[in-house]
Amino acid sequence: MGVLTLATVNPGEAEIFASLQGEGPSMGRPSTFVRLSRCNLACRWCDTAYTWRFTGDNRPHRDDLAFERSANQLVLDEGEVASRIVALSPDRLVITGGEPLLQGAALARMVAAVRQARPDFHVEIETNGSVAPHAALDALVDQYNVSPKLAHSGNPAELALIPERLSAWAAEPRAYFKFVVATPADVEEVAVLQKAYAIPGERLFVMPEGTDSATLRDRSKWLSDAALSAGWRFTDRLHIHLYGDTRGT
Ligand SMILES: C[S@@+](CC[C@H](N)C(=O)[O-])C[C@H]1O[C@@H](n2cnc3c(N)ncnc32)[C@H](O)[C@@H]1O
Ligand SMILES: Nc1nc2[nH]cc(C(=O)O)c2c(=O)[nH]1
Ligand code: SF4
Ligand SMILES: [Mg+2]
Repeated sequence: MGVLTLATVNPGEAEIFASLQGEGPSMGRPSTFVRLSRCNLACRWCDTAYTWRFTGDNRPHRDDLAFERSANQLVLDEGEVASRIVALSPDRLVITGGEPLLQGAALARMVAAVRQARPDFHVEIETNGSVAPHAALDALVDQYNVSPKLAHSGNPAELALIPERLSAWAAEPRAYFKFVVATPADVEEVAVLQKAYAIPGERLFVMPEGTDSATLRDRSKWLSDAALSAGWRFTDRLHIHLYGDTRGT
């Protein structure tokens, strides 16, 4: 066994919690969440920038000293993470971050330990879609919620939209796309990507950008219409309405 690097709710307290899945195809399902630390991208509007912005600037920080000193992350044994997950009651696991696929091999061992204790566990991964899943992890995953980042995220397309990865996710029946949309111009970008990669409408969600109910409601008005006319699915962000933009919910 090795270690995983997790985000924290409070200093010293790993971000492992039970909540309703707030987004995407499993919205409303009771789930246990584990939030890992670090990301390879740097979205302008990231709602969990504390998982990767360790020195106050807006670039993913690869400075190991800054990372180790951050009160926002905690290194835990994989078996310990698995024990804390199985101690909570939901029979579904959502692995998020940060970008969880950066810790693929360790995650595979952690998920295997969860399955050993609770063979019925459903496992979904929230990913930005730019990192290939580790093969041992991929064998244990039921669902990927893939959120490729559009131009408004501020990430260079060559880092965020990797053609080989997008083709692979489009061909993967376990993968649901979940595009974050802030303006009608973003809708056009989604349409271009759908066409380029032949993403089935059944596996394509659009979700409003926002970390408060008023913003989500405003954007939902035109975004739900756009989804209806394009044949896409729409997802709200249930957790924001229920709990606000709060860590560990
Ligand atoms: C924090 S990310 C972690 C997983 C992975 N890094 C990713 O981006 O998919 C979890 C989800 O929240 C979404 N998200 C982050 N900030 C958001 C915001 N301000 N408004 C709407 N969705 C947001 C991401 O697009 C992703 O679908
Ligand atoms: N309740 C709840 N649902 C979520 N779905 C995806 C989340 C994430 O941050 O990846 C998330 C989250 O942070 N909370
Ligand atoms: S890819 Fe995900 S975790 Fe990384 S900056 Fe973007 S929204 Fe945040
Ligand atoms: Mg979230």
